[in-house]
Amino acid sequence: MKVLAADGISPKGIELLQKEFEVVVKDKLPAEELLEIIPQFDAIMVRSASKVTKEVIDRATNLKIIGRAGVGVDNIDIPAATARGIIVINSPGGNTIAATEHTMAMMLAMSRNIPIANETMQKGEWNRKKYVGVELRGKTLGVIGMGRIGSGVAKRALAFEMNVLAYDPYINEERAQALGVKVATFDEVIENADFITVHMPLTPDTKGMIGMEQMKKMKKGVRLVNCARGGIIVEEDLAEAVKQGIVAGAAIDVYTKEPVTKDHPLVGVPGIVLTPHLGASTVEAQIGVSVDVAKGILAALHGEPVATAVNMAPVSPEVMKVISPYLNLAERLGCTVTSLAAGPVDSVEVKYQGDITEVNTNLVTTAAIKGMLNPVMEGEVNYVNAPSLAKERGIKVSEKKEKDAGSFANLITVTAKSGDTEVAVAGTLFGDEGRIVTINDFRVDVDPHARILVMPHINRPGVIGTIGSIMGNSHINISGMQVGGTKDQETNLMVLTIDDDIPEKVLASIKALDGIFDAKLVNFYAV
Ligand SMILES: NC(=O)c1ccc[n+]([C@@H]2O[C@H](COP(=O)([O-])OP(=O)(O)OC[C@H]3O[C@@H](n4cnc5c(N)ncnc54)[C@H](O)[C@@H]3O)[C@@H](O)[C@H]2O)c1
Ligand SMILES: O=C(O)[C@H](O)COP(=O)(O)O
Repeated sequence: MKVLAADGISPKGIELLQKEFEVVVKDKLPAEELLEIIPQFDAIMVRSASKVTKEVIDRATNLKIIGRAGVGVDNIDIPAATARGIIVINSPGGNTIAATEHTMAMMLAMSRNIPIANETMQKGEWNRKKYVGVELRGKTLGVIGMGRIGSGVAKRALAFEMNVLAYDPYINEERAQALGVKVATFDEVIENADFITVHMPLTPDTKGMIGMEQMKKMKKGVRLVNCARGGIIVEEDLAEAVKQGIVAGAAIDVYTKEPVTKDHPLVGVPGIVLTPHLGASTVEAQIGVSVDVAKGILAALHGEPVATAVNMAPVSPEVMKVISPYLNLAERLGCTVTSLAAGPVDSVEVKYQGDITEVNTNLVTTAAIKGMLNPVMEGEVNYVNAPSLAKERGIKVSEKKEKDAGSFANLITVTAKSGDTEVAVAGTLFGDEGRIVTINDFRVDVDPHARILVMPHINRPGVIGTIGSIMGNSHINISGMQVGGTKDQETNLMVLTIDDDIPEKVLASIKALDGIFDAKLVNFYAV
């Protein structure tokens, strides 16, 4: 498999990927070149410079995962990726400290005129009077967007003895209290703060949230910081407000169009400090995001879920720890029901019993669906597209939970309905090892690997021997065997583990045997 690492990604993550894959590294990647080369790649890693547009995604016939070595995914067309089943991952926390510290640096640089003082001194000037600044202590900082970076900035501002007013429609009072900030409305923040810093993504709601109208409502001498996304503060309005003295100063790291050229409205305005999108540019952050995303790409290319996928329901690290051993088992249960079903599946129920019922099991259910669909679908089914593919095929998916797991510590039962027939396969974890423990009413103990041949048969002497002879004569090695019974003892279920495929002819001859009710092959190599 081949990975494209664009935009000057730190070598640390690239080294991890190179252990398994061919990695093509491009520090600068013009849009036309990206379009031309993208069909070769299974994965791409980008920062904010490369735009992974719908056009790029449409041409990316082999692409399975897009890794954003950073937070903002606004340079990636996520709906287009999702529609193609391409996983999009980011590194939500890898550059938080870098962006938080950059925001503090920008606030201090702006309030103490450091950039201009340095610039003039480098020219041999000594201007102590001209560059008198203002202090942070005792001032009110308005933080709009109290996520990872906003909270980090608030925490540091409190250490500078500032008062913090926070606006975030999704923050609750409890969290605000724990952080030591005062929750306020948007209007309260803009009307009362001496400094305002924004830390939210650029969305239709946040685009242009601060324009001339809002700046006119602010305190005289207010100073603004934007280290989040260009466009949250209207650039032309900000330039004008600073020129007119409505706003005393601004510190900006991000722009509506990057890279910025000399004719940008914010360039050359006295009182405005600019940096070229440096928020995440520390050695530590770049190693962090590169390694995070490389690990995610490795997992995704091995068919495993990635907790930081942005086009899948998020899973917390705590929940991931509990559910990850079940994912593989659930996939194999899904694969088994699909293979044993009498026809196309109309609905599937995933029932959880025991300890696992205490956490969110959505991803485990998705794993079961992935396992069900992969053996029967042409393209790759993964954690992103499995739920929508099931929906497209009209398969109703439901979950059920029961605390009691009988004699097991935990149990997952996947039941598939096909017309008026039903197949139910249950599995459990013994330590980290998955086992199939029932197939319909038959009690078995099957390690779900390689291929299994599942045969309900009459409970009488000779049947097992006959099957053994047919397999032997066909040079098919049996590496495991289980016979499960039911209470009525009239029918048994034979499960043979085999490494090789079974020719159709051999399968047909087994099915035709007297006393064999059915013979179905489950191929776990398909999951
Ligand atoms: N300058 C840089 O190099 C740099 C580096 C890292 C992150 N960023 C950007 O900083 C921003 C914040 O990153 P983060 O990691 O803190 O994200 P986050 O997801 O942890 O936090 C975003 C917060 O914004 C809030 N929010 C959403 N809509 C809002 C609205 N309309 N009004 C107020 N709050 C709203 C959310 O509730 C959330 O708490 C992102 O845009 C990210 O891309 C920039
Ligand atoms: O969203 C982010 O993570 C930042 O804007 C950093 O972008 P960068 O990776 O291009 O520095």
